[in-house]
This record gives sequence, C-alpha cells and structure tokens, in this order.
Amino acid sequence: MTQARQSAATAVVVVNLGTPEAPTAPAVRRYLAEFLSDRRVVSLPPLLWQPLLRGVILPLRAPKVAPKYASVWLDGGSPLAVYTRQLAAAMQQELPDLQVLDAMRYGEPSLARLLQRLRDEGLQRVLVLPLYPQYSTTTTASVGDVVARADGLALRMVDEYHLDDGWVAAVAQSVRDHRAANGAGEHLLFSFHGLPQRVADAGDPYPRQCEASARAIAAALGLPDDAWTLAYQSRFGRERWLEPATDTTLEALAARGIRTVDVIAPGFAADCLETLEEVSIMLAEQFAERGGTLRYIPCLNDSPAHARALAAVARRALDQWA
Ligand SMILES: C=CC1=C(C)c2cc3[nH]c(cc4nc(cc5[nH]c(cc1n2)c(C)c5CCC(=O)O)C(CCC(=O)O)=C4C)c(C)c3C=C
Ligand SMILES: [Fe+2]
Ligand SMILES: [Fe+2]
Repeated sequence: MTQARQSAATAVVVVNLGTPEAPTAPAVRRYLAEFLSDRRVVSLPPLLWQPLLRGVILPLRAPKVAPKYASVWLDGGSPLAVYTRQLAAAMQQELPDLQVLDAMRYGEPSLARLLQRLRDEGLQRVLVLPLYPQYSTTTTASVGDVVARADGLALRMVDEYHLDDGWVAAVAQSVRDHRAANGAGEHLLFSFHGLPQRVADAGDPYPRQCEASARAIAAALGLPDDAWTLAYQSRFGRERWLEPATDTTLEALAARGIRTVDVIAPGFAADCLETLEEVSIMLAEQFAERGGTLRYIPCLNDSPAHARALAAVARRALDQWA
C-alpha cells in the first residue's frame, strides 16, 4: 500500500466520549441525559431507568457536577474537547495525505453527523479510532454502534491499542520525563476508569486489558512488582465496581508509610474531569490530608509522541485494509 493511494479520500476520525458544552447545570444535564441513556452504558430496562434518571439522578447530579467542570474548564472549552481537538491536529501533521478529524460519541462534534457528512462528500474510506486504549462494551462498542448504523461509507474501526508498542513506549516515556523533572515518587499508581463488576463478569475484556497495559508500561520502565499498583476510579452508582478502588488504594499506600505517589491514568487519552478534578485535585487533597504528596502525570494529550503513536496505529489499520 503506497501513501498516494491513502489519499485525502481517506479520513481518520478520532472519537472520544463527549463532554458538556458549558460548565453549567443545564449543559451538564443535557450531556449526562444522552450519555446515561445509552444502554451500552446503563443496561437497565428503559421503563425503569428513564424515570429514575430524569426524576432523580439528573436533577441531583447536574448541579453537583457542574462546579467540578468549572474548576478545570479551559479557555477553549472542556479539557476533554480541547485536548481531543489538539490531538487530532497533531495527528494531521503526522498524516498529511489523510484527513484527520475529531468527533464525540455523545454531544458535539457528533460522530453520527460527521459520518453522514463524509458520506455526502464522497469519501472513499473512513477509519474510526476510538480514543480508548482498552476495549470495553461500555465505550468502544458504543462507538461501534454508531459506525454500524452509518451506511453508504466504507468504514472500519480500531478496537483497541492497549499493547501497541508505540503507545506503551509513549506512556512509559511520559513517566520517565515526569520523574526526571520532579524526582521519582516512591510508588507508581495506575488509575483506570472503573466499570461495574457485573459488566466484567459478563465477559467485558476491559479489566484484563487494563492489567496488561499496566504490566507492559511497568516492564518498559523496569519497575519491580512492589513499585506499582493498578486501581480503578470514578465509581458511579451503588453496585459493586471493579476493585481495588483508587481512593482506598491511596489510603492503603499512606498507611504503609509511602509519602510520594506518582499517579498516571493510561486509560484516558486526554485529560478530562475524571483525571483533572477527581485525581489531580480531589484525590491529591485526600492524600495530602494523610501526609502524602500525590503527583499527577498528565495524559498524553496532544504530545508529539502520542500523535506519532496513534498515527502509526491508524496507518497500520489502513495498510491492513488495503
Ligand atoms: C454506568 C456509568 C458509567 C460507566 C460504565 C462508565 C465507563 C467508562 N467511562 C469512561 C471514560 C470517561 N467517563 C467520563 C465521565 C463520566 N463517566 C460516567 C459514568 C460511567 N462511565 C459519568 C456519569 C461521567 C460524567 C461525570 C460525572 O457525572 O461523574 C469521562 C470524562 C468526561 C468529561 O467530560 O470530562 C471519561 C473520559 C471509560 C473509559 C469507561 C469504561 C471503561
Ligand atoms: Fe465514565
Ligand atoms: Fe467522576
């Protein structure tokens, strides 16, 4: 496959979750209403879930979460949107013969509408790259639903890249850079977004892939087993989620007398509410109350190493398609 044949008639669409348009309760409510109505995310019967969602959860959660968004909001908008846009632009530099575009599964810029537009423009091939290194039915498969509904386009999707050599190397290098600048913390905590245990029990490969990613990154760094831990953050609702939880893991590390912990969140391609507010503000405050220092290592965002790694993932998928 030559680069000439992968012409601008081919597009690469990087897709992230979606995020509110503004850090206000009405905007957060609109966002959560769409996101939490996806049966890939919450699988309860709609006749049960929709009244609960609209009558209880959205009215309580939107005003509670809006100020959290406000605390991390950037000039260009929500961090997730800003970094995803910038990452697509950085990947465009790496893939000058292709069109690189960014979209969101929920809200704007809408993936479903972007695919319609690309069909109307007569694009030959569209590669969809969900910005989830680890596959989950709750995230990746939901992007797959939109891809499956789009017709009149030759479409393919990258399912996961959790052990991609370039990606693992980029994450490992970001840890080395952070430690070179700040001194090595005593412990490295890998914090991944959680999932209901029920979803994992039903066969979702996500936790296995998180473990494999963490192990590969730790190996690339030459870390012994007792120098790192994997945990899951961002629990939502009352049922049991994947364990161990990030907050209790930090408590346990503090109890062991560990004073400086570096935290990295390699399940997130771009910094967002869950990394900036939950980890780098709230969990850092809680750890400080126990006498420790939590040093948050940012996501790869629009770094050149990230753009190069994901461009290579896309290029390989297109070559295999040819
Ligand atoms: C049942 C609820 C949820 C599941 C399952 C879930 C899985 C999941 N989520 C991400 C990535 C992100 N989630 C983000 C925010 C977020 N997630 C949930 C709930 C579930 N996530 C909620 C309700 C929210 C919104 C914030 C809140 O109200 O607490 C984000 C950040 C979005 C942003 O705007 O910054 C990301 C990214 C993954 C990878 C995942 C499963 C593996
Ligand atoms: Fe989530
Ligand atoms: Fe959260």
